[in-house]
Amino acid sequence: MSEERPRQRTPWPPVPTEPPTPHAQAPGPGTKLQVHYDECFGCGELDGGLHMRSTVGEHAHVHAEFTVTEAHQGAPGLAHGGLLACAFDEALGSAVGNLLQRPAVTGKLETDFLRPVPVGSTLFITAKLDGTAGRKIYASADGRLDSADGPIAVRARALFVEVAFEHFTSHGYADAMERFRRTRPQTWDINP
Ligand SMILES: CCCCCCCC(=O)SCCNC(=O)CCNC(=O)[C@H](O)C(C)(C)COP(=O)(O)OP(=O)(O)OC[C@H]1O[C@@H](n2cnc3c(N)ncnc32)[C@H](O)[C@@H]1OP(=O)(O)O
Repeated sequence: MSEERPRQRTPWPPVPTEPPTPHAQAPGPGTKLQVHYDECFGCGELDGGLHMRSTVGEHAHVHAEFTVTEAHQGAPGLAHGGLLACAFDEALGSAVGNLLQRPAVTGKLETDFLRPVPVGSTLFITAKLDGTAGRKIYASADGRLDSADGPIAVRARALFVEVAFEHFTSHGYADAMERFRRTRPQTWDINP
């Protein structure tokens, strides 16, 4: 179960990219990030949700924690892999949305599960932005077991695609999105 095992062999990002420059109004290091939507399975307060909390770190990293409960099992006593992927989607999306202040959705998410993650353990996830190419935003994350310097249990990398506000209002709850937009006006000034 070595974290040195080279599971991710393909180049990353897979295309030439620009450095990801944080938005001028991006929250700075030490900022505890707010729940972006109360009903979000990742960061909201839903029963059985992941209840994740994130903080901006140095060097445009976002640190998030996910504590695995009985509600998150796949095998007895072990976290479900799909929910671990969800935790990474949340942490990576939080990095993209908060640091770049660009509205984007997950287009692709890949995960490497390196160690079992037992019920009762906490994954310390560090997400970072790797590059942008037009509307495409590449990000990756490591999840360490039970402490910020614990062994890496899960790795993930993802492509987010910038979308227009209408993506959310056409396909989701338009009224809830209007309320969300008012909390982040700088995010919606940028049109893809
Ligand atoms: C309240 C606000 C909260 C916001 C955070 C929400 C986070 C989430 O939970 S997102 C939920 C899960 N994700 C989704 O539902 C997204 C569903 N998918 C879609 O809507 C579309 O497929 C979408 C928007 C990703 C891309 O569609 P579209 O806008 O037509 O762009 P499209 O031209 O297909 O793709 C754009 C670029 O990304 C690339 N791309 C898109 N998907 C992929 C993929 N899976 N793999 C590789 N490349 C991809 C395309 O090849 C294209 O590249 P290029 O510009 O070089 O040609």
